[in-house]
Amino acid sequence: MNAIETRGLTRRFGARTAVDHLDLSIGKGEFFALLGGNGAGKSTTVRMLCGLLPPSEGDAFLLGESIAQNSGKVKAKLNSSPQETAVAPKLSVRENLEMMARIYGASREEAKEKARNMMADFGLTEREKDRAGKLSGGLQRRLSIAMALISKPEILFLDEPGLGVDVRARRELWRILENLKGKMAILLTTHYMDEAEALADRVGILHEGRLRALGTAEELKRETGTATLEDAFLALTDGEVE
Ligand SMILES: Nc1ncnc2c1ncn2[C@@H]1O[C@H](COP(=O)(O)OP(=O)(O)OP(=O)(O)O)[C@@H](O)[C@H]1O
Repeated sequence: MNAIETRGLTRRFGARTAVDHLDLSIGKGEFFALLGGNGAGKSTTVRMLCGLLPPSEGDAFLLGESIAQNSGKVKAKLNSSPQETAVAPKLSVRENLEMMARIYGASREEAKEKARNMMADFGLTEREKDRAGKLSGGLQRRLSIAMALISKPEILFLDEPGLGVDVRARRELWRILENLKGKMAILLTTHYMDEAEALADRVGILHEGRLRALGTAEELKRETGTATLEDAFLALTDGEVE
């Protein structure tokens, strides 16, 4: 069984089709990057998969469960680090993590333990008492990912993790994400080609709501006769490279 399987997944907003009959399979333990320019339909896809937005047509199966039929059943098995910051700014780093653990059913003691472990894994221990809102963008993102992982999801959605994060913090984030490889299915959306190339097992290129290409970064470069994923992306979404 795949972790994620979409079948003709479609979402319209009035006359605009944001996601257009998307067919995609993502394996358990696969790190998949969905690439696309502004308005390509990446966030709409993730929002449907997370159960935040109903599809207009088609369906998707998460660990075999249909999102159209019953998005509730599988929700405990997925988590996300969304584009908009997901941390509670006035709570401390530790409180944010404990809160998330409690939401997912941990006892007070278990929540403390889980928060402690996460802070150690994510290099946040020194900042445990700081309000989350005071952290740098990179550290807030790291906290948001730690919060998503505290429920031990089988599917993790990462919407633009590199956005607004400086180069050094982004590399640090990559190191953390690399450590997650193989442990769960990860669907990453990004504008950054280097991020996709460094982390993803496979890449899907979305353009105007449609899947234009699918494969490893190497395959896409070979297919387009280009040297970089960025050039491959331009060729696949524009037709031509300058
Ligand atoms: N709630 C909404 N109401 C109307 N149109 C929407 C809504 N959400 C998204 N859209 C439209 O759907 C299309 C796809 O948007 P989406 O946010 O999924 O793209 P994206 O690939 O995530 O873009 P970005 O990289 O800029 O975040 C866009 O044309 C957008 O304007």
